[in-house]
Parts: sequence; C-alpha cells; structure tokens
Amino acid sequence: MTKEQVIVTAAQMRDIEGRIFAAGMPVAALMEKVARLISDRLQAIIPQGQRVGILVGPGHNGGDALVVARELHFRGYQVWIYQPFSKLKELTSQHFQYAQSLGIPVYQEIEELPSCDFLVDGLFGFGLEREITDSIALAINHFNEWNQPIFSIDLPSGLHTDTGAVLGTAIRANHTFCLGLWKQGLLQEQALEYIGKAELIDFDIPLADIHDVLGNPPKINRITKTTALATLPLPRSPVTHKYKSGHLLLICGSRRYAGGAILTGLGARASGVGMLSIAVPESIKPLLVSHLPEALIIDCPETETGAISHLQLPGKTPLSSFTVIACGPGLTKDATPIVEQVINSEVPLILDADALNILAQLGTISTLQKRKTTTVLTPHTGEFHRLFPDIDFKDRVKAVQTAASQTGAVVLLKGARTAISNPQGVVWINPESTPALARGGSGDVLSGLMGGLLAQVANKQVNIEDVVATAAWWHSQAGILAAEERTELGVDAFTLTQYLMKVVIAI
Ligand SMILES: NC(=O)C1=CN([C@@H]2O[C@H](COP(=O)(O)OP(=O)(O)OC[C@H]3O[C@@H](n4cnc5c(N)ncnc54)[C@H](O)[C@@H]3O)[C@@H](O)[C@H]2O)[C@H](O)CC1
Ligand SMILES: [K+]
Repeated sequence: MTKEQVIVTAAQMRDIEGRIFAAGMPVAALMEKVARLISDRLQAIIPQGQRVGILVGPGHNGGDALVVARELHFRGYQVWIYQPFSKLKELTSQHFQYAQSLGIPVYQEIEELPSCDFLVDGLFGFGLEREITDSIALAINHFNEWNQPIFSIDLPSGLHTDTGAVLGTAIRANHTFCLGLWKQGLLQEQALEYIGKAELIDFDIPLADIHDVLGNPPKINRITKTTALATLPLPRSPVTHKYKSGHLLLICGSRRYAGGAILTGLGARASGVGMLSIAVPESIKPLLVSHLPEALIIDCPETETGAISHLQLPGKTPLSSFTVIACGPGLTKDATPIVEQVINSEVPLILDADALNILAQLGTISTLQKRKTTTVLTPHTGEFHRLFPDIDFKDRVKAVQTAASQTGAVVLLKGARTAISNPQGVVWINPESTPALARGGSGDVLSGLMGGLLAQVANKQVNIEDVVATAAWWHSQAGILAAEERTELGVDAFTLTQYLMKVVIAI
C-alpha cells in the first residue's frame, strides 16, 4: 500500500493526526514542516519577487497559511495577509502575531486589499463544519472573481472534506495542495470545478498509524499507476500459449450499431488477450473481419431488425470454453434472449450498454442473484438509475457499494471520477480522467479492454475489482495522453484505441 493510494475522511485524518501528536510530535513542529513543504512548492511555481496575498482562517489551516506567509516574506516575495476573524486558535494566533511583528501588512476588509499576482487560500481545511455565510462568504465570492491564480492549502475553503459538497460557497482554486493523505471530498465529481490541479504534499505520516485507522488494505482506495501496474499481465510467461493467455468472447453489435462491435474488438485487441472471438449478427461479419483479422468472428442468425437472434457457436462450442464473456455494446434491446443465455452460464461476465438495459428489464437484483460466478456491471449514470432505481445517488461511493452488495457483482460506475466496488464494499476510485472521453463509443473500448484483461488473469489469484480498476485507469490514461497530443476535441473512440498501447509503452 502507498500513501498515494489512501483516501481519508476528516474524522479519519483527525484520528491519524491525533496518534502522531500522542506519540510526541509537537503540533507546532508538524505545522512548521507541512507549511515549509508548501512554501517550497510555491517557490518552485511562483516567480521570485511577485506579490502574494495570503487568506488566513481561524484554525490550523490559517496557521499553515501564516507560516507560508512568513516563509515567502523571507524568500523575497511581497506578501500581504487577509485575516478577518476576531478569534484565532492559539497556535494560529501566535503565528499571526509574529507575522505582524515582521511588518507583513495585514488587512481585515476586502476593500482595503492591494492587488497581487497570486492568492494562497488558508481560510478553512478539514475543520470546516458548517455553511460559510455573511462577510466570509462574500469575501470568497469576491476572490473567485479576481483573475489571480489561487493555491488552496489542504482543500479549497468551503468544500466538505468527505463529500466535496460546497458548504455555502467555496474558493475556486487553480491548484490544491492536499496535505498528507488524499481527502475523500477531492475525489467527488461535485468538487472537481473547485480543485484545479491537485497535488499531494507528503509529510511522512507513519504507515502504522494509517493501517491502525483505515485497516490494511483500506476499504476505499485511489487507483494509481503503481496499483494499476501491479495487475497488468506483464511480463508474460515465456512458455505461455494463446489459450493460456485467455479466450475472450465478445457478444456485441447489430446492423444498426456495427461500429460498437469494432470498437469493442479494438479495445480487446489492445489488452493483449490470447484468443479473441466476437459474436455478431451475420450481416456485419465481413466488416468485423476486415477490421480485426486476428479475431475469430462468429456469425449469428439475426432478427429482422438486425440484432443477434441466437448465439450460434461453431461446432457446438460450449460457452464454458471461454475464459470471460463481455456482452452489450451495440446489441440493441432485441437481443434479450442472448443476454439471458449468458447470464445463465457459469462464465465470468461483463455486462455493458444494451446488456445493462436488458438486465434492468429482467429485474437486476433477482436476475443476478442466480449467478454462481463473477459478474461485472459497467453502467454510466443513466444506466445505473435504470438498474438501481431505489439506490440514493447523492453519494456515488455509497451508491456503488450498495449496488455491488445487493447484486453480488463488481460494479463500475462511469463518470469523471469512475468508482468501482466489490460486493464486500472495497472501493477503487479513478482520480484522473479527461472530458475528452465524453464521446460515443469510448465505453465500448473500455468493455473490450476490460474483457481482455480479465481473460488473461481469470485463473490467477487476483481480485476481479483490481483488474476492473486497472482497465479503468488504462482507458483514462489513454484518453489523457491522446488529449495532450490532439486536444480534448481530438479523442474519438477509434483514436482512443490507438493510444492504449502508447500508455503501456510510456511506462
Ligand atoms: N492533518 C494534519 O495532520 C495537519 C493539519 N494541519 C492543518 O490543519 C487543518 C485543520 O485545522 P483545524 O483547526 O482543525 O480546522 P480548520 O483550520 O479547517 O478550521 C476550523 C476553524 O474554523 C471554524 N469554522 C468552521 N466552520 C466555519 C464556518 N462555516 N464559518 C466560520 N468559522 C468556521 C472552526 O470553529 C475552527 O475554529 C488542516 O486542514 C491543515 O491545513 C496542520 O497544520 C498540519 C498537519
Ligand atoms: K484551504
């Protein structure tokens, strides 16, 4: 476990911090250490000699900000302080007094503030406990209207540490220095517009304290490059053969949505899976063969509407001969019997897109409870609501945990911060993505990629949710890389498939 992987609530952070203090670390020494690390980062970003406004709150977030003010003052910046509170915590008050004694200008009214090039936000950290109102709310709104970049200490002031909800109003930061461990609120979609670029400032919290408070492994985890790489099927065994590297069956496509089948196939191709079979309606077989010459394309009889009417595997091949089945992209709702058939099989199964809509009609929970082996569901928000109309969606992490526990499936809820839960409530959150992926077909690519990865590790001692998390990470990293080279407008789903390999090569 790495610190980058850990996610904490305010209560857990207080508990961990309490253990450090109880063990003898002086509070003031820790504040000094943390704030100097922040000052070092600021010095690396802000050009020498510029004007920096420091926003100081009543608690220890304000204390951090005051140490930063003092450091930047001595390092040659033109610093002023905005501190509108009448009562400060003791340590904060001492730093305030010392900053004043150094001649750093202090202001209480926003009308008096001189201009500056950068703002540092130390109004509130994880101690914010109620809505921000009155003059402080007005001040925050005022700073948000300035054009200067804002650096927030720990989290943008005004965000709830656990849910990321805006409590009244909140600072819109350009950059957030999260202290010690990632706060849960920073991984919530509603917080994203306030955080800017997020960075962890590691101040050497002992792992033993983290384990004591969160358990080992912790229940809620952040996907990182390290965790993702641990699950990639690399290096391959020198004596592997194609069937040992997994046999994935994709069931996808229709006359109407032929492209979805191609994209799913190209996602699977990038996974490195040993054998790829793709079941499609017979009329689109030639198209699939031309795009995926290495795959075995299984032509199935089709309905009048051009959907697969029933699975016709060559030579009476049983479904059980496949390591994994991924089913859904482009099927249309006319493929209901096929979805029922694969759900009744005992092969590990990924259900996506139309397969999820069909599952919702069949009755999500009652249908899945019958399954004896792994199922992975990959809904976006709309599909999630259709599958689980009774689950409260306010907290996405709780929603995905509930869905997984009710169905016994691993559930991946797509979004700007994709969340994955296993039935026991172990959660992975994908911390990095790009709006470039908000395009038709990018989900099909994920289905194929995930199927291919699962097929390669299905017989090994791995947790399914870890592999699902790796697929989500790989997919989003490909989107990020493609957007860097081609802008956020340049990442169509086909292009995305071409960047999957580049992510692995770049590692
Ligand atoms: N976690 C660590 O190991 C370290 C944390 N540091 C910093 O300390 C803050 C947390 O400090 P704390 O004093 O507990 O809380 P805050 O500074 O966030 O502010 C609490 C302060 O504000 C008052 N308050 C709460 N809500 C409101 C409101 N809506 N309006 C007005 N006032 C409000 C409350 O009564 C308190 O007085 C953490 O984020 C880090 O930045 C350390 O310095 C280093 C180690
Ligand atoms: K803050």
